[in-house]
Amino acid sequence: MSNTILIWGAGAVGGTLGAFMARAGEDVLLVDVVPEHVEAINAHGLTIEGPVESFTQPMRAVGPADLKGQFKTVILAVKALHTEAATQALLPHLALDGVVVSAQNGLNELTIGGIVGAERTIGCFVNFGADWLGPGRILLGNRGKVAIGELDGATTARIREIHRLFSLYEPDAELTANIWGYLWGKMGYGGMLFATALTPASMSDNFASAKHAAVFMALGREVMAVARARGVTPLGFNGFDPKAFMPGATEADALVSIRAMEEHNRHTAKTHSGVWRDIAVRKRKTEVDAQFGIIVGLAEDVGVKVPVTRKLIDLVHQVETGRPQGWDVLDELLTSCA
Ligand SMILES: NC(=O)C1=CN([C@@H]2O[C@H](COP(=O)(O)OP(=O)(O)OC[C@H]3O[C@@H](n4cnc5c(N)ncnc54)[C@H](OP(=O)(O)O)[C@@H]3O)[C@@H](O)[C@H]2O)C=CC1
Ligand SMILES: CC(C)(CO)C(=O)C(=O)O
Repeated sequence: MSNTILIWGAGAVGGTLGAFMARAGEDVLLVDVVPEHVEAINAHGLTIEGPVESFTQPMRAVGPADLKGQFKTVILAVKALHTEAATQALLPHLALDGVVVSAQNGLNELTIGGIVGAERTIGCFVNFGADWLGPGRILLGNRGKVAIGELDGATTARIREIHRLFSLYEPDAELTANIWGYLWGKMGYGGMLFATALTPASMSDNFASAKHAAVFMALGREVMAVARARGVTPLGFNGFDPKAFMPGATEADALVSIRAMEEHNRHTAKTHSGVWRDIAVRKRKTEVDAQFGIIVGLAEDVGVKVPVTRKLIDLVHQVETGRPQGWDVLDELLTSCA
């Protein structure tokens, strides 16, 4: 059994985590489906650049078909729409006592757990900003909250070890007993990020638009209402304050959090979300259905109405399929806010 850490999906998030862990002396193997990226890493190492740190880390990378052996620690960092396929592909390589850690946005732990078993799934929340720039090159735009936790909140030996690994990247990484709280918090913030991807503007310029504050407020309130109805206590991070979007909170409370999210996103070299980048730069389908769209079914289960969320998903589909990103698209979302 290999103690090598497998990073499955070596893009912005997986590449960053892997490079820092390898630089700290861990044995890391990257797995990715982009042959040019794999070749560049093996030939020249993986370069992390930008305002946080710049270095080139010699590393090994393989395509999934060339991987051999079984591994105890797999960090999964593919986009949510690839979670199911990637988890099926990694399954034969996962040791019986191994774990898959989801370094992703969304509730991927549910999908992963359905394939490898919940007992082999570890929850993870990442909110740093990074972009895949090209083969062998990643921009690390800013630090952000990182948390790790067992799905049932237990403090186990294995979660302490995973926490140690993530601390090699982010010294302030938290070992939490409420990982679902962070994941649902990110669902709330994530919905707002999807809304910012409807326009060409940066995340912070979207959050700064007084005209559109009602959109961010409505999305935050809908997602937090679903989380609450499902018995989750959502947690805050980097400006996102779940309490500001809970029943009883005032508009002023929500505006304080929106300003704080604007401020957080003013201090990054990654000015736009990954979703925006998928649409505007990579010209590809986003994670909207797999990462965020699942809210609709989860809301129906508990009888919560999410009209603005539904409209957002529809508009993201429109910009994915040819409608130009523009403030008019966000204006249209605004009209769906009561
Ligand atoms: N980037 C960021 O700043 C942040 C991202 N996240 C989340 O992290 C997750 C990963 O995002 P990010 O790193 O940006 O994505 P990237 O697209 O940069 O990296 C994912 C990599 O995985 C590859 N891949 C796709 N399918 C497979 C597969 N089956 N097996 C192996 N590799 C595969 C992709 O190839 P291809 O490009 O061909 O699909 C790509 O190279 C997402 O859920 C995202 O929302 C969370 C916080 C911050
Ligand atoms: C904006 C960011 C990096 C969180 O800070 C993110 O999660 C995304 O791009 O999807």
